[in-house]
Amino acid sequence: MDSIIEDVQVRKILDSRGNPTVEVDVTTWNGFGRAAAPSGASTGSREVVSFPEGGVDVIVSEVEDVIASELIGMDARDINTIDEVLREVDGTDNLSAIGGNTTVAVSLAVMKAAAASYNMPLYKYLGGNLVNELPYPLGNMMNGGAHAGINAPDIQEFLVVPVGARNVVEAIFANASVHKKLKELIQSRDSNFTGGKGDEGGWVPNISNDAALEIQAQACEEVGDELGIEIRPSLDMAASELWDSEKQKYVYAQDGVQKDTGEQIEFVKDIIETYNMFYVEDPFDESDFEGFSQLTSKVSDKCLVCGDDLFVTNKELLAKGIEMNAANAIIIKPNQIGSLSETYATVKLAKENNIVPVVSHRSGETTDETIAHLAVGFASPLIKTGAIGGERIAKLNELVRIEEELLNPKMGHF
Ligand SMILES: C=C(OP(=O)(O)O)C(=O)O
Ligand SMILES: [Mg+2]
Repeated sequence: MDSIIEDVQVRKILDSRGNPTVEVDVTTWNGFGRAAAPSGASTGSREVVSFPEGGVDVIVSEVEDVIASELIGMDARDINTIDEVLREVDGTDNLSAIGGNTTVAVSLAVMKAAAASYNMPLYKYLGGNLVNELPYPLGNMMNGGAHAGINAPDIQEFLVVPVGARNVVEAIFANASVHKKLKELIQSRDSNFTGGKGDEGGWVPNISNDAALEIQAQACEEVGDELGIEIRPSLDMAASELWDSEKQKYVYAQDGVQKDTGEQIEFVKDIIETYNMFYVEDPFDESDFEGFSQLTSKVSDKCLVCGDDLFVTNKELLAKGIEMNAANAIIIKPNQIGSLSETYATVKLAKENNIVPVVSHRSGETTDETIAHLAVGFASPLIKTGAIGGERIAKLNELVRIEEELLNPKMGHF
């Protein structure tokens, strides 16, 4: 009774790029849940479609009533059935009729309303009373590629993980310190640097990929020494954005070089070894399971090789990756697959096969904090959600609050 859905409301709100997105309110007899959907810029081609033709306005004017009339009277706890109903309302495989951003925002708002109906925070409702592990933040320091402007490095994201941090507060301030240190290091190499930032709050320097890798490592070392904790560099190469299918080459425009798959494998392996990378995401094109597999077999003992565009949070693609030993980590972005229950199914399959799930933001975000709860509830040892900026710290500061609530909080394990 407490969790029977009484109302569903959809509104158009701004995302961090100034684009429209949806926010959904779900009201139950005894609770309330609100969730908003983010948007990608370097999206995987096998993601569900974010919005139908006509965009968010069509959702508000035409779809809201249809969803509300289906969901009112249902029990918000029954998320599997609710997600199936949303898929039936859409009627397409890729959710192109009402949009995966619509279904995911409804799905997450429903689950938050279910939790609130029983006075529970979402992380506890999902993970149970014994949940006590917090994720290490994978913080965005410098941006290139599709998240930055011209003259930026080709590599999309230069990230760091404070692997030696003893708690979330120490971890997020360590990342913020590295971010500050990098501003100084960029200024020392580029006197014209104006302090410009990319979509996720990382600096956008006008320097080569090599120079960016060098100062990333330097900043980790210097701040790590100052704070007395180990901080490791990491990357999201978003290599689908670099892959030229006609040339069959990865094109590094900033450096003026091109690499075939064999050269890319050696290049990435060399970066991992030279810089002691903790984590490398999407080092190959989204269709190249074989390239992933070759790299993973060479470096999986020392580095997480993570699939984002490769898996798009899709259980079937992950199953293929597991069979081919393509990766030892997977990015989890609920709006790539369109619902909480399907997201959970992918996380479960990953964990059963020792694949590290990394709950992640998108480059276009809102101040919605839900992924902080998903990371804790799913016991994901890493969360990728930026280091600074309002829409990024919304998640990080929520982790601080969650840490405070837990009885014996611990950092996650790999
Ligand atoms: C967060 C990312 O970017 P986007 O949201 O643009 O896919 C990413 O590629 O990991
Ligand atoms: Mg990525």
